[in-house]
Amino acid sequence: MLSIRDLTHVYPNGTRALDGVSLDIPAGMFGLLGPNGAGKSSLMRCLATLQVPTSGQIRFGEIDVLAQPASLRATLGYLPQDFGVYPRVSAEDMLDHLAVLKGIAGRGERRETIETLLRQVNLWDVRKKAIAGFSGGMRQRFGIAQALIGNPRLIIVDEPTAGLDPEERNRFNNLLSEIGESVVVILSTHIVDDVTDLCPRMAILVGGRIVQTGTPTELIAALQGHVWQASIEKHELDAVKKAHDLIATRLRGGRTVIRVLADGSPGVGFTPVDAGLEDVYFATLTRHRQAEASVAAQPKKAA
Ligand SMILES: Nc1ncnc2c1ncn2[C@@H]1O[C@H](COP(=O)(O)OP(=O)(O)OP(=O)(O)O)[C@@H](O)[C@H]1O
Repeated sequence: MLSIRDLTHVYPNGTRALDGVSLDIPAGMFGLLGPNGAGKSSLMRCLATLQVPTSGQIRFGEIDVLAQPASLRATLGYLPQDFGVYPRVSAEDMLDHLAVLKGIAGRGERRETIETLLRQVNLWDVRKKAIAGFSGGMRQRFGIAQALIGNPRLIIVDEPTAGLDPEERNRFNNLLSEIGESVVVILSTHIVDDVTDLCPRMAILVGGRIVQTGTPTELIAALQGHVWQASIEKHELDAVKKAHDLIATRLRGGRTVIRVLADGSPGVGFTPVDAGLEDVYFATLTRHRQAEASVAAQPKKAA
């Protein structure tokens, strides 16, 4: 179990990227959803001990992560949002180098580990090729192979499928789903479908705060009966926005299809629809923005 308590991170320029984040993350896949700038990477970097938070606590089982970062690193697999540099060395040599850094000293053990990993991520046939020449999907599969070296018990993957085509995304997600159930895997993403497909538990992070947490099934069930859909003309959109809690707009065949939140029928032309995780996500973002706007609109008390 990974336990995060009241984690706050303020960058030197004053940006409060994390603002009192508390979460309990059990073994299995955990989805952390949030829009750009929500603080996902900041949280992942704090958990991976690459950044010391301004305040708060992180525990992973017996390990006090902030006091014992080296103990956490020994059991951590991390796939960052962007590797940055892709070396001209082969996948096999690079994994060998990383396995040495992870403390696998025996040559035989390393060779065995690397072969298993390269076969697992389907890169065995291209093991002699330079990573610099790999496609985006191959790079991400290499990324997960390096994260799995040394059988980590905590695996953090930061927006791994952004920019992958649907086939590669599927392949990558299948790989993630094969990671053992006794391991904590945190998948940070802004792609709702990745969480729907993979994660029995999830949280939504917005503006550095956890605004929703639970199982996708529970969160969807709570919205059932409250999501309504209608097809409108584009010019009607402004009026609809003023009159209803709009959570999504999509163009379909030249018409604008909208989804709104309402306890009962919002009016003529609306039909009730099954809620999905995307509705949960957009409804959460909409409510958060409305709450922020109403706080901002309140008159400031005189000092
Ligand atoms: N090194 C830094 N110095 C100052 N501000 C930063 C730094 N890194 C991130 N931020 C800011 O902190 C906030 C959270 O950024 P972060 O990258 O953690 O979000 P994110 O959810 O991962 O977003 P994205 O999906 O765009 O990567 C943003 O406002 C960002 O501009």
